[in-house]
Amino acid sequence: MWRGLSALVTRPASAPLRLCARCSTGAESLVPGSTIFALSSGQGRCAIAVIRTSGPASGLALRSLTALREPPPARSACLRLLRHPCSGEPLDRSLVLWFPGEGSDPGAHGVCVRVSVNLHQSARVLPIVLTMLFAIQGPQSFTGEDCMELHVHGGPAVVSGVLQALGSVPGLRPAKAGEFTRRAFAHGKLSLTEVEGLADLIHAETEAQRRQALRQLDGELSQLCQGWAKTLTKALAHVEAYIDFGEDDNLEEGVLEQVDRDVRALEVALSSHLRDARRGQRLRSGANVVVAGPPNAGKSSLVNLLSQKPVSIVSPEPGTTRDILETPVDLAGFPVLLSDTAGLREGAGAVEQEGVRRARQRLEQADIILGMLDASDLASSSSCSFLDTVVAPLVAQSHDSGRQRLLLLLNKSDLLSANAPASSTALPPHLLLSCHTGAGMDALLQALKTELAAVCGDPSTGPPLLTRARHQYHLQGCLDALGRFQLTTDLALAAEALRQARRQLSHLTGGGGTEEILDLIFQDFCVGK
Ligand SMILES: Nc1nc2c(ncn2[C@@H]2O[C@H](COP(=O)(O)OP(=O)(O)OP(=O)(O)O)[C@@H](O)[C@H]2O)c(=O)[nH]1
Ligand SMILES: [Mg+2]
Repeated sequence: MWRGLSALVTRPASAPLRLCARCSTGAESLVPGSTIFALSSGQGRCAIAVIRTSGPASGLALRSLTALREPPPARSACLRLLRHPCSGEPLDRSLVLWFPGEGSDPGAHGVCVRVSVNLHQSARVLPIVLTMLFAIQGPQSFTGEDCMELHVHGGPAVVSGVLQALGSVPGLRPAKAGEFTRRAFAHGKLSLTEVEGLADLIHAETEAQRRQALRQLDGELSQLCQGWAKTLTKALAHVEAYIDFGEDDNLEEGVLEQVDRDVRALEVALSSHLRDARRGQRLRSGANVVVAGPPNAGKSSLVNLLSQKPVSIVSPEPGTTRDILETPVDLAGFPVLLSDTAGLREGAGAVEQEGVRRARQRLEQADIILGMLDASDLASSSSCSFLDTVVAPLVAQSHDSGRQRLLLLLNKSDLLSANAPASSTALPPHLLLSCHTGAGMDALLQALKTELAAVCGDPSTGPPLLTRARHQYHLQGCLDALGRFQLTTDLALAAEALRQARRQLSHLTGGGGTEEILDLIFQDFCVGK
């Protein structure tokens, strides 16, 4: 092994560059002979389209299309005329970028290293030499393999011509969905939670989702889990040492007490993250916001206004909305599933009663309820009934739990006469609103933003959120195993509990069942990512 490494670092500075698939190094060992290419930017006509390759034949592809004898300097763009490798037909003027992968010839990006290491020195010197080499190579490519990017003009004929040209280069094939990221994971460039963060970033539709995904991609959750896994490994090592060497055998005093303290601290940290778990999931899949109230209060008008599209029919006839109508919206930067519901009243026909039943059921699942009344009709029986049966219990609940789930809105403020009191002190705290004039909408959006930040968590601050049910499941599994550790007095069982706890965490840091999880995540990716 040392001999092989020595040969790698002693290549003469003048040795020719190895460009073709057959003589390229390193990455073939992972996926033999496989170099992938794909359009990485979106489909359709655009100014610039990005096409990229990953794999050992990337250099050959670059040489074939650009007629460059050597790849350009690593990670800097150069302008080249692309030609079809078979017909020589010009395809486009393109920016070409070259990202050498791990194990790629350092000379390929303009740096030559000549180091002689003999077998006696090798063990001591090689780690230093390799560190130097990686420092010289700088950041690697996204996948860890040789990669090329072509920034071409985004016309459909240019894009299909370049893709076809790449397909004609030996050793290249079109990428499958998510294959670039899968390779990055396989080369250890991304952890599992970072891959999830990347998938979330691609799918992020609101500002809050983007912030959260970026933090996960930056590895915050991964680092947190790795820190916890380290604590568990240390605790396990100490318990096993105690089992092997016993009390009398020179073991530091208080080893088990320290393990106990560490495990308790870990339990506290895990419990606090689990308490927040639903918030991260809401941030990823959207908070449930339900608009409810008596018939004709203006619920559908508000849903249409907030979603800025005609989701629901609006009419002066009470009982217009009969079923739940859902629409995903971006409210103050947070993802929301907004539901319009049937007006709550007794004694209507069978169809409307079914709508009322569904509305009540939806209220149970709501993260935030926008309770709406007609400000000019507060004395009506349906308004009073809504106040008694929905608003009052929710207000009482919020006093008990300290969490506000209801925003009470008095709509149609434009119908109130100028000298009528602006609000009623007999009512719980509320906002005055007019869907017709837009008065009060800014205050409503501000209040919603505050409530949504409480319900989804603020992705700009605080610890990283658990955005998937999978995260919650394994952290709970880890916590349960730590509970078993605390309960047992048998050291062998205690060690086993720590091992189980560590196994649960390994599902988040990588390891155990990773392939199945990756399959699920990569379903979310598109080709070229
Ligand atoms: N003056 C005034 N009228 C409004 C306002 N908001 C809604 N309306 C009117 O009130 C009527 C009922 O509005 P909708 O939005 O259909 O009310 P809803 O609560 O969805 O009614 P149901 O579906 O029947 O329960 C319509 O004629 C709207 O134009 C407002 O702010 N001011
Ligand atoms: Mg309606």
